[in-house]
Amino acid sequence: MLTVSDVSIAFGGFQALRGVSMVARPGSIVGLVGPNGSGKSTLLNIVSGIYRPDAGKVRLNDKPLPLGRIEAVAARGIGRTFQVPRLAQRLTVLQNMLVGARDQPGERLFDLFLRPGRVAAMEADALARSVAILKRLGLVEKANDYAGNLSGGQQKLLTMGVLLMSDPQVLLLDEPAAGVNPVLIEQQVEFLRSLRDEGRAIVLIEHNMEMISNVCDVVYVLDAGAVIAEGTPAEIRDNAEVIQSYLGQPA
Ligand SMILES: Nc1ncnc2c1ncn2[C@@H]1O[C@H](COP(=O)(O)OP(=O)(O)OP(=O)(O)O)[C@@H](O)[C@H]1O
Repeated sequence: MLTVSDVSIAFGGFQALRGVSMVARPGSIVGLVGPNGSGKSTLLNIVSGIYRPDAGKVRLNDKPLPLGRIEAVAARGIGRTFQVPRLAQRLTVLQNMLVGARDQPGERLFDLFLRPGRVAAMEADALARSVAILKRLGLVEKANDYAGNLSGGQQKLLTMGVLLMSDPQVLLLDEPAAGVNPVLIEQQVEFLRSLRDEGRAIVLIEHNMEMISNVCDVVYVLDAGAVIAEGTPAEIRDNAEVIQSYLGQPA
């Protein structure tokens, strides 16, 4: 279980997060919504190890995460995507997937020279896992296309696939549906549900409220760096404070 406790961070004099707490259980999808600038991406930046908070803790299965150390946090099983897909545009879809495989023994000289059989077996395993994930994403026919030639929506699907190659317990997804056509959003939704059914925890930033309502078990609403509401999508929809602050309408 991912547990964020009382996290605060300021940039210069600007308080971006103030005492934010959040829980993401295995086998659940947690939505993170709120107006632009409310601190959603900053929270993911902290959980994924990019920033060290000024105060507060983040734990995975009761063990504190080494915040501020991206590689160390990733190695604990936390993976993240960004609003703009970060793919190697001039590598193929399959090559991008293989780059995503964590801890490849072929990267270590010792293994390469002294345990070539093990390296070959691990590479065959990474290849098989890549193909299996690409099938789940409906991208297997594109395996040999350059990532840069995929549509924006397909690139977002591929970033999720690359992330899954490192087998994360927690996936942090920053606006996966933005700019994506409805057919591919439906495909994302199916994929997210399958990840949840595997027991992974997903934290999803999204402005698409239909998607949030469709897939989330619980939703947190941030406003000006603080959590102003938490509950099921239906509870959030009916929350007067949320309606006022997030949708800018009188309750
Ligand atoms: N590295 C930084 N330096 C200075 N200010 C920052 C930094 N990162 C975030 N901020 C500020 O913190 C606030 C929260 O930003 P953040 O990107 O977390 O918001 P958001 O809720 O994700 O917004 P959006 O929906 O537009 O992506 C913003 O005012 C932003 O300018």
